[in-house]
Amino acid sequence: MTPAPDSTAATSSPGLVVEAVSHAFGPEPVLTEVSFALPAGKVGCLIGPSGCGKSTLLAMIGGLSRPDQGRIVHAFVRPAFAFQDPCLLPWRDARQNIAFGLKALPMGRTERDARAERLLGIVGLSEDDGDKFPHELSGGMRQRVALARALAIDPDLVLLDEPFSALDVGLRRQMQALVQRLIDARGLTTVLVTHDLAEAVRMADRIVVLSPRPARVAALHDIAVPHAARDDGFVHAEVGRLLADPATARALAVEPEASR
Ligand SMILES: Nc1ncnc2c1ncn2[C@@H]1O[C@H](COP(=O)(O)OP(=O)(O)OP(=O)(O)O)[C@@H](O)[C@H]1O
Repeated sequence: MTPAPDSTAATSSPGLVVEAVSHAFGPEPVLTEVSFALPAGKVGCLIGPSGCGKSTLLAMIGGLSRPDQGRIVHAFVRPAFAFQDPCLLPWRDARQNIAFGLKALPMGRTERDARAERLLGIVGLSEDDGDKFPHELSGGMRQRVALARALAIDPDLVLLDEPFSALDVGLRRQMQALVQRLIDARGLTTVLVTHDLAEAVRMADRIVVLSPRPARVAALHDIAVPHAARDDGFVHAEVGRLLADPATARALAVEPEASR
């Protein structure tokens, strides 16, 4: 990751630029000249077939690894991750899990506890839930704790790797709406990895469609309609419109909508 010239001013940041990123694990190429940009404060979705390299690219955006070639430029300084597996510490209760990442910050115990308490409420958990250990929480509640833990560090970049895919449909919709509200309220630049085109249409400002491995950018789609106006009818119609694009349909291994 190459810091952009002004690495302190996330709010005036030009956003995220992925520039001709190529990567291989051993002899096997995973990413081939992947390029796209995402303006600050927007939600980008990476979508593509299983194993094409979405998580690899997300990890690079978060600074966890470096591409063999190309570069990733942004001025964000506090990236936060949330994954399909909430990865909670089983020996700590929900409140302590939320506060865990704050220990690395110069922040006293009282402030850490207050922030964790506030976040419990923000993600829709009760004070009693805060006392529970991960095995005492439902899958949806564990995902809420993971989300609160990600937000606790006051991130300027949120990286979500299929955080809803283990949840049933109703819960997934609830969590999508919650995440959308939280990132909208904070104007957080977000990159979401998903397999679900409807989820991408519901949440993204820009959809980056990746081809099968080694991933290239097969198509880019911008969705200008405000998130709050994306009802089921809109999502259904938009998914159809995107799948009518042969490059998108080919990458996602579905028949183009028009020829069905
Ligand atoms: N550290 C690693 N070492 C070797 N190969 C790896 C490593 N990480 C990922 N891979 C391989 O790179 C390819 C891309 O993996 P990645 O997890 O990025 O794909 P993905 O698109 O996120 O997949 P999925 O949608 O199934 O989660 C896969 O074939 C994977 O096995």
